[in-house]
Amino acid sequence: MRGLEEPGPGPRATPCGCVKPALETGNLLTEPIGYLESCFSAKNGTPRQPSICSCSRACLRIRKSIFNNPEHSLMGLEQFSHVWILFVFHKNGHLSCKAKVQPPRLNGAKTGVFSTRSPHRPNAIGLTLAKLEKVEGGAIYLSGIDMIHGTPVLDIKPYIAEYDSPQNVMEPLADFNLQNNQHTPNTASQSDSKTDSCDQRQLSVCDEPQPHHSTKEKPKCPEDRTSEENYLTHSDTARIQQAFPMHREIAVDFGLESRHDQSSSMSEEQIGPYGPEKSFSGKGTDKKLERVEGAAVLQGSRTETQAMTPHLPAGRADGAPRSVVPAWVTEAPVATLEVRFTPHAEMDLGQLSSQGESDIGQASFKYFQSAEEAKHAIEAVLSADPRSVYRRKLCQDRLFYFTIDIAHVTCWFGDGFAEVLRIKPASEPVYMMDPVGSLVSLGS
Ligand SMILES: C[S@@+](CC[C@H](N)C(=O)[O-])C[C@H]1O[C@@H](n2cnc3c(N)ncnc32)[C@H](O)[C@@H]1O
Repeated sequence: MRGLEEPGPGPRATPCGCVKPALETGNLLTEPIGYLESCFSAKNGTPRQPSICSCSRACLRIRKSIFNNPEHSLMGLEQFSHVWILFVFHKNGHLSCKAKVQPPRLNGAKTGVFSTRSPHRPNAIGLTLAKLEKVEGGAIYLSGIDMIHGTPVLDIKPYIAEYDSPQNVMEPLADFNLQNNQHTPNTASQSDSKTDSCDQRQLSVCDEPQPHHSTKEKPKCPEDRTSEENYLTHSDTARIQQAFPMHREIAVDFGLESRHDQSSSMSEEQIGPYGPEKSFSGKGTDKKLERVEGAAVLQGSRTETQAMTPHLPAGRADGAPRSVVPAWVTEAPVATLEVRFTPHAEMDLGQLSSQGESDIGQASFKYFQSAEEAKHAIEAVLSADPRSVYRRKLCQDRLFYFTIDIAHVTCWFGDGFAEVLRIKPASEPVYMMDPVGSLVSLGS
């Protein structure tokens, strides 16, 4: 009999002659399902998380080499509002072997790679939650993305809040004590409410729906609702039983989530040291993130992250969090910036969009619907301070360039602000083109 430590069936040769390791070894030979066409042409200026720039856009066409009829693979997907995109950080240059990284958002502080969303990780796999704008034939159109043009995409999965967000699981059922029909309050202290145990428990509730329990005494739902609304009744539990195949319905029934309210759970899920400027306290991306005294310990390149009081989500009567994000993420020392445009840059932007309208050979925006939208995207990118730590600390006076759609943006950073100086047509606009044509240069 084969021992567990043996790697299983040996490598097999594919028809093309290359060696294909068996799945059992975990050495998966990936084949991109498509290559992303994105409004961001290079890493510079690409948002560090999808929620930073909600109007950033991309298109993904499923390759015919994956499925003869790519549109078949997308059947049903149009019914979802958001999708997970798994992709390769193909422009990393090499695989990273650093156990600790210095995310820009921590301004030089180090932390373990697996506690971050750093692109520099052992397997160079990225995970982005994007808004699904539309499905058209064998292509999907996305917004709210943080991936560059040409990114090899490995997989698409629907975002299902009831599976994917601890904020949306039916915790009241799990907390209900079978023996005496008493609701057991979640008395988790901060130390025993670590993400693992907390989230694991909650997710298993969702994955494996539990039989409902009769409720002589009405348990309280730990949501931010009136006490009356929080009660589970017999009819509620009956509804839950019926609704379990459709977890969304459960959440909606209990006011946990609605289709148009996914941004909040999304942002909390996506937060990492590279994450958005949102926190459980409700600070949005557009608002200034205040510098927090406690986070100052993170300043300095030698510094490492320290255990700080986790930022607990508000809205639960018993104060117990459904997911925990450390304060060094939510209260990172890098502030959001005010974004200004010089009159010259405003004029450039106007010209860039009007050139397209008058059709004098200059391409107009490919991804943005208007100059206003392009401006909004530029503002979103810059307000999150896209500079590297090195540039932020040592090259403060240097100009910063990035390309978004057909706009090549030049700006500089001052104390607490970014100023756009010039917007010119990009020399190589990011076209949304046939993927076969666009792939040649990617070396696929
Ligand atoms: C911090 S990562 C986060 C990506 C994803 N949301 C995640 O959590 O895995 C986003 C950054 O990766 C970089 N990036 C995006 N696409 C890339 C690619 N194809 N290759 C290398 N780096 C990429 C950009 O600089 C972008 O700001």
